[in-house]
Amino acid sequence: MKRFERISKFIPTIYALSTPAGRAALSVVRISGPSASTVLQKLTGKIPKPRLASLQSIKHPTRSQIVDKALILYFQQPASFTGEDIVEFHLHGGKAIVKEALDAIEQTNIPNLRYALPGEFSERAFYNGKTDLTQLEGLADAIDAETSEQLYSVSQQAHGDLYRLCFGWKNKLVECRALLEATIDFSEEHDLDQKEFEPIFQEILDLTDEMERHLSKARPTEILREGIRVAVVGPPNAGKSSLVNYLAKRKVSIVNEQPGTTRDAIETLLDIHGFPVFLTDTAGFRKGSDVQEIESIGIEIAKEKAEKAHVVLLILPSEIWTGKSLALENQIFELVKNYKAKNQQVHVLLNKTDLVQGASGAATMVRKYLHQALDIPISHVHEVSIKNEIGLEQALAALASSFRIISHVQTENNDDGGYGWNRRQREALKECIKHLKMSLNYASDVVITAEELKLATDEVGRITGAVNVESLFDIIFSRFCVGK
Ligand SMILES: Nc1nc2c(c(=O)[nH]1)N(C=O)[C@@H](CNc1ccc(C(=O)N[C@@H](CCC(=O)O)C(=O)O)cc1)CN2
Repeated sequence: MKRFERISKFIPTIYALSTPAGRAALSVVRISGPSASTVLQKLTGKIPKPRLASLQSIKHPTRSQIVDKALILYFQQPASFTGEDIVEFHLHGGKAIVKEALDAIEQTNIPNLRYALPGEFSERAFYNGKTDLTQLEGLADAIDAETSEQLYSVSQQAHGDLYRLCFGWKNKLVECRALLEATIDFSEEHDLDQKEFEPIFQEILDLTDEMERHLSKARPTEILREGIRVAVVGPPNAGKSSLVNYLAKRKVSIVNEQPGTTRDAIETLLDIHGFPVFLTDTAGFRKGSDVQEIESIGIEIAKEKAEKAHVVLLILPSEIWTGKSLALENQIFELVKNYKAKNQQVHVLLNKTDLVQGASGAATMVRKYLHQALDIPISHVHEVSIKNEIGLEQALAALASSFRIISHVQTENNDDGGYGWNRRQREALKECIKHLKMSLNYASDVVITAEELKLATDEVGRITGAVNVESLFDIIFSRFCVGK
């Protein structure tokens, strides 16, 4: 149906509530399409100057009552979000107001006017060349973002930097191919030698280098989209639950909580220094014949969660880290060793400093031990009293530094000009580079070079949606709400 509409130029005018339903300060109803201004004329009696806000009464066409006195915006095509005529009603956000405004639009009885499908405004923006696939993906991720780092990681996509980069590459590739084919034709007629092709090969080589540079500094966006997994581990009564409670109640906002059964791991999604963090509070690691079966199930879950975590946060109570018997907790250190092998970041909280005389001396010893035996950086070992809320802010700041490394977040210190790329985009870029290398591999046969250049161009087209976009549409637009 939608396809048919596009092809036949039978373009319906669509409308939708673009803000969440329910009581609010404001609600925005958007209309896009060839009849948008006719709807406006029927409901307010006038068409204001484009892009200039004006306060007008919206009259219901059959009841002849005023639905709302609202701010009206009119965008004349093509200078609008969709590239079509757009009318926006910035209404008071009442349930009945919105319902009646939508009803008023419907009751104008203008032909080819219907409620919009999810993502349909964005789809029109795409087909009218107002946006590309990377900007749509970036926008979808930006709208889904719940923390600041999630948001900024997709900025370059949402704001068109990635699109402009790819657009430039596409133009260069097309130029190379045109030049190559012209040179092939010319050389056949004039019997020229290979030398004529050298500048073109050089251009392809330079472009390949540039793409490889971008790929190597690409910041994968899916780590932040999915969240950083932190497993809180340690022996029973080390203070694991207290830490989770502290985080949840004071310094970080809980976005979501999924409690399991008593002995299951509890996962909490937190915002720590702008990073979305899945904190898993695991049952205490304890092994031995006296362990109840139910508890050992908890231990299994704990291990599993810890193995999948990006960061392991080991909490040790003072009994352990001040004692002479560090070896006592052998199995915990064994576990940490395993993690280290898997390239996990480990942070250690030396808890219950409030119970320890001369804590910093003991802590220094432990730091040394952890550093020498397990290669845990000195800066990853923190003295804290969770109960008295001491040292936790510094520990969180240190954790955030690890999050920054794990998620390749851009900071003032490491701004290498790298962009946020999602997996789909990176895969296409890799394929493109592969074809460019092939094109140079077959340098002896310039016809194959031209073919590989074409395939490389298609891959760049896949990134921006110029090629093979249909197969991705359902995935992309289903992520948008109605009205977007
Ligand atoms: N009220 C309102 N706020 C909104 C939107 C909207 O549609 N309506 N947006 C919707 O997502 C976002 C803004 N995005 C927009 C993108 C392009 C154009 C636009 O008019 N583009 C024209 C002119 C560009 C210009 O003047 O610089 C164009 O591309 O030709 C408008 C909004 C967020 N805020």
